[in-house]
Amino acid sequence: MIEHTTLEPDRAFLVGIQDPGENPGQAKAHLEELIRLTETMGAQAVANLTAKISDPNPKLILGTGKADEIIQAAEEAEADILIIDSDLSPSQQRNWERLSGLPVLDRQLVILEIFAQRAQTKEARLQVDLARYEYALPRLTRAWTHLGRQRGGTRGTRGEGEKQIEADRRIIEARIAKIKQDLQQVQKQRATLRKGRESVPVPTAALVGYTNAGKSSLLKTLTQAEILVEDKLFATLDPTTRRFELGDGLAMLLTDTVGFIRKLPHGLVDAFRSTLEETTRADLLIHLADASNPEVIPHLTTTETVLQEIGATAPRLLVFNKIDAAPEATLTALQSAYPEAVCISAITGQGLDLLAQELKDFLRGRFQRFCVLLPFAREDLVALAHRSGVVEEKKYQESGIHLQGTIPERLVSHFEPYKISQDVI
Ligand SMILES: Nc1nc2c(ncn2[C@@H]2O[C@H](COP(=O)(O)OP(=O)(O)OP(=O)(O)O)[C@@H](O)[C@H]2O)c(=O)[nH]1
Ligand SMILES: [Mg+2]
Repeated sequence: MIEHTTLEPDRAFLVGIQDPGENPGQAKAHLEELIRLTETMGAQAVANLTAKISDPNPKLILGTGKADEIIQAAEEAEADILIIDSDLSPSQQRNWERLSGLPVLDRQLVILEIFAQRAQTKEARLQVDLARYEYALPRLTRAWTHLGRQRGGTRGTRGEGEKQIEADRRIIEARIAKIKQDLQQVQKQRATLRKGRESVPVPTAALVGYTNAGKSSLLKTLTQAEILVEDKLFATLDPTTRRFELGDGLAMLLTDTVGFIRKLPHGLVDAFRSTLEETTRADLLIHLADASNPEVIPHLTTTETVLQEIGATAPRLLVFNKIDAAPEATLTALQSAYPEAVCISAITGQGLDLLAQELKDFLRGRFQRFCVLLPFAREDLVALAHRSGVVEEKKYQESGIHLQGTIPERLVSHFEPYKISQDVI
């Protein structure tokens, strides 16, 4: 069996990628994220370089001049591995390896490696194995090239190598089939567990958000649970559910979930679909975002995109965390862009009373119907209604945007000036 990903604390040379349409600030933030991913994986990020994609070369994704520069810099840094912040096709990855003489990891492989190291339960291990085998399958040729090189790789062994690839492919396909079977079994057990829980009518909320937003910290603070909190990416891979007593006889089940990240490998989204099912079945999604991270807005978008991909449609409660560490100006800007959000700190406890109040309001069904005619300039209110309420009707008319649905009581004031029928607000 080919295991290409056994990683010692390697010296990694990182290649950040500035995609078309991205500014240098974004590229820098993405590079910082890649550094954190590399360190979470257990390698050392010794040097880096950011390349702009302007005239993409399909063989390497970058131009050959840039590639040479990268390889030379990696040599100077005495790097053992090269990490490229992009998804490489099997042949691109092979080309980079040939050119550099180093193992080359793309973003997907780094994330897969972290998941593999962190998976604890049987289900998470099966899911990660599935994603890894699916990643390896189209890359078998490359793996053989390595073996071939190790064995002396003469042309004479070519036929043998082809046979070897075929054999390996069959082994991997058989494993994939077996894992899928095992996963079905585990998922059945989970469904039984869930049924047991559903017979107790306790509403559920799932804590979702970008990795490192503080989801586990919040669950820990709210329920005094023993939960792993780490300043690493993907500390949590398995959903943990705890009961949260809100007072006044109200309670809800809170589920901590795996964090999201931009460009999450598709194999992982698919593999984790069942774990994330907890999210799609929740009555409420508490979307937690790290207000102290300069990339907080793109993080919100990434999380929303993944939620849509897995079909999570429950109402959202947006919560900005780490306000103790966020600059005042950022907080003001976030609050004005997202007036529905609750601002908290899971560490200092600031805002947790407000959060509890919001949850109680949600449980008590404090929603109101609205029917408004918005000026075209108030698309922000359309977005707000979509994020926090249920939009039943939206029509672009000559006189403005006609919008109708339900919204949490506390947000009604934003729509008040535009109401069109007296009795609905
Ligand atoms: N300053 C500050 N740090 C926080 C706060 N909440 C969490 N953190 C820190 O942020 C880091 C990540 O916290 P976690 O709770 O593990 O984050 P998570 O969202 O569960 O992360 P994943 O499981 O990786 O998706 C830890 O170092 C926490 O101590 C907060 O309110 N303020
Ligand atoms: Mg966590």
